Amino acid sequence: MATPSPPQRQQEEKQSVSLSKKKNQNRKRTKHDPELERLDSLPWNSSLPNEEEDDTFSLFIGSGDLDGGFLSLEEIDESDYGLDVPGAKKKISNKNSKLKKQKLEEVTEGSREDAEDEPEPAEGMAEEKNVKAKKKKKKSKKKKAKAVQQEDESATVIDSKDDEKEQMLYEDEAEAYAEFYAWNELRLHPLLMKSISRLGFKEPTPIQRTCIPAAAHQGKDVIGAAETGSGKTLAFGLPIFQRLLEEREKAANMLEEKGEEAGKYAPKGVLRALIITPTRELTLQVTDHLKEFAKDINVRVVPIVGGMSAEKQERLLKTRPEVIVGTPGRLWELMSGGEKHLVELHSLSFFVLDEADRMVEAGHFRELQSIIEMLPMTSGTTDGQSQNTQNCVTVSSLSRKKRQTFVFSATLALSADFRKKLKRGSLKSKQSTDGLNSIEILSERAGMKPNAAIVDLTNASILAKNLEESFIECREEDKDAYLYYILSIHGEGRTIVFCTSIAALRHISSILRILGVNVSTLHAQMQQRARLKAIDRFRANEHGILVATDVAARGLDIPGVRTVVHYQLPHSAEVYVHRSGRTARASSDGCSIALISPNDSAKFASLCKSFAKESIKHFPLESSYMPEVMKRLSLARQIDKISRKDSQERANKSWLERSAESLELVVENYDSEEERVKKFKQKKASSNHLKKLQQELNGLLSRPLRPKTFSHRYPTAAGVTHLIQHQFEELAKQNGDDNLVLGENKRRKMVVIGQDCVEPLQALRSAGHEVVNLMF
Ligand SMILES: Nc1ncnc2c1ncn2[C@@H]1O[C@H](COP(=O)(O)OP(=O)(O)OP(=O)(O)O)[C@@H](O)[C@H]1O
Repeated sequence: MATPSPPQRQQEEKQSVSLSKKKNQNRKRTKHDPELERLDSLPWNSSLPNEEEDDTFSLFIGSGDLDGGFLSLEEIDESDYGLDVPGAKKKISNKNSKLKKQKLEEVTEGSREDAEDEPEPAEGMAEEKNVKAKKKKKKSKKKKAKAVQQEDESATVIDSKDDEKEQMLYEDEAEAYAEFYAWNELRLHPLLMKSISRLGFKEPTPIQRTCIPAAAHQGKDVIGAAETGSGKTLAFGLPIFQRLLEEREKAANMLEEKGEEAGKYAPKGVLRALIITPTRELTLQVTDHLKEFAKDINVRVVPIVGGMSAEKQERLLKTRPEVIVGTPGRLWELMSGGEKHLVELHSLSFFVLDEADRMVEAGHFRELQSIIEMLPMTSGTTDGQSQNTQNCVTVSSLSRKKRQTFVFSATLALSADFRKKLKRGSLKSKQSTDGLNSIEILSERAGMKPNAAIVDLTNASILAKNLEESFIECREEDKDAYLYYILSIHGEGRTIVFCTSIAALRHISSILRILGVNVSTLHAQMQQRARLKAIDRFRANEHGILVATDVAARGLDIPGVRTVVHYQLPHSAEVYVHRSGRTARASSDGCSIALISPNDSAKFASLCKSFAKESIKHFPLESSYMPEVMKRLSLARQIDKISRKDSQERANKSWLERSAESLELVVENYDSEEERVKKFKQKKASSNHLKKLQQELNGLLSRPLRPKTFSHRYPTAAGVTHLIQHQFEELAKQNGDDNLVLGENKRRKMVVIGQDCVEPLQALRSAGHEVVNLMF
């Protein structure tokens, strides 16, 4: 082995000093280094290169930035997954030295070859020639050795720079990955960890922390309940991906080691996971969420929903996706029609019911039951089932035996003896379709095992903990006014307004549009395309307003929904939870406002009782705005009434009349001349009236909404409302800060007092103690 030249040694020493300095700095950052301690305690640790010999490795394991570790070293080999993680750098360095060594060997080899190629000299001349040749060889050897040395020296300089760069990279990466150490305990595949870090999910949510080990590592079935927006999709999604990845690895290993067929361990082109959700929107959302992970691991996730064109559906199914997310209606339609990919269920490893209670509630029990009956038994197969799976390509007994069932929802009530019932198998025979039992029945029929993990993280109130609830007491006919008040005074952030009936939805969306409030609507009678467009429009507008029925209550995950308004109360406490759960999702907060008329009070009281609520806040209102609100609303209602009457009349005209009118043909009219003149005059008067109302309303809408006592010059004592006072305080604080930073000469921004500045949650919080708590 070539001994390093003095400058090289100096360089190396310098390098080692600088690295060990850095190392020490890193050490100082953490008093306690559990990863290092753990490695120290391992029996193979002594065989590892020591810190002086291999700085790269020791820096990686010893870095305080990796406290708790990203993934423990004995569990993974990052290079297997093509991950650019710190440990991989060690190999790069080794590779460099290998290259150097190879080059050196080439040189020695080369001089040996040179010597061998030399022709045999003639006697006499031989000695002289030999001496010459030896000299020449010596010279060329020296030359080459010098070249190597130079190359080596420059390589050392480059190496040292590279090492420093690498060093910095390790630290950056270690820092970046260290942020995700909380996921370590879940022992997820590195490729999944890569997606998690890409999405910036710093730690698993409680439902993920509890369900993933049971589902992914113990192979258990899971019934999971946790508040809205708590990350349930990944609680069942990650175990699915984990298992598919593990199987793939096993297949690759078996193929390499024993030459065994890969399909036996990781079946290809067959359905592996079937996820059922109650609505089309939810299906598409779950699909998108899972795709974020699937794209890194080459797993196909496809949605199957009603309203999708047959061609598109066919195209999607032709790709033979491993994971299908769908609604029960369309899935059953295709399955009962014998769709090939959907009836080849022999390798199905996961059956998931998301928002399970809603599916049963929405009358999907029969379709679900039929789908479940098509699933092969988890152990053994009945005659009926073998018929359904007669087209099997690869029947993996491994997958069949191990099918896991996951049932998830935010509101899931199970009977106390559910597990016992599962053990006895007493649910199988029941035909009950009532909400509560049907979930238990479906779970068991789907093959839920008695040792299933039941994870219920809902607290007594079930509502998201970052949700602030409030209500406004008003007359039924004043609900529109208060809704308009909320949307115009507190128009910040996205708002969803929930109605129970489509008629109410149509009414308020029409009034709000006349009042110049831009709203999107969403209800079950809309075409699928229009529904998706409405969601997209809402998603695209930071301050968007969506007026929706309970079709949007479950699962819709739209970031930045700050407020949920219950214009009408829902029929059940569960739906109230799901509606309110459209805000305050993941770690963000939000507020809900229920509009309660005298007719609603009994229902509202029992709702609060069922969530064990002792008090609920009044939403703070500034009554000084109400006269202006009422004025605008009265005009809007009149305009709405006339417009509705007109459209009703138009709709009532027969098809013949309308067609004739459009062709300018005269249709026989049996009205007398007098009647016709009268009708014409009425129509004209109504149209003039409509124009006048519209003009008056436009005049009002052209100015900002103002409190009655608002003075253009300065607010009088009576006009200083909570809201305005709060805004003055904020303004004063802001000016103070600005003056500090920019001095007195800064130009001030014009602020409209009392307008659109405070979102409902802020108004609710700043009202603080002034709000009366109402006890039921
Ligand atoms: N570990 C995590 N850290 C941060 N955000 C997360 C995490 N897991 C999921 N999320 C995000 O939280 C949001 C809510 O997740 P998800 O839709 O799965 O909630 P959910 O419990 O199913 O809600 P719902 O009951 O309303 O359907 C999503 O935007 C998701 O991307």
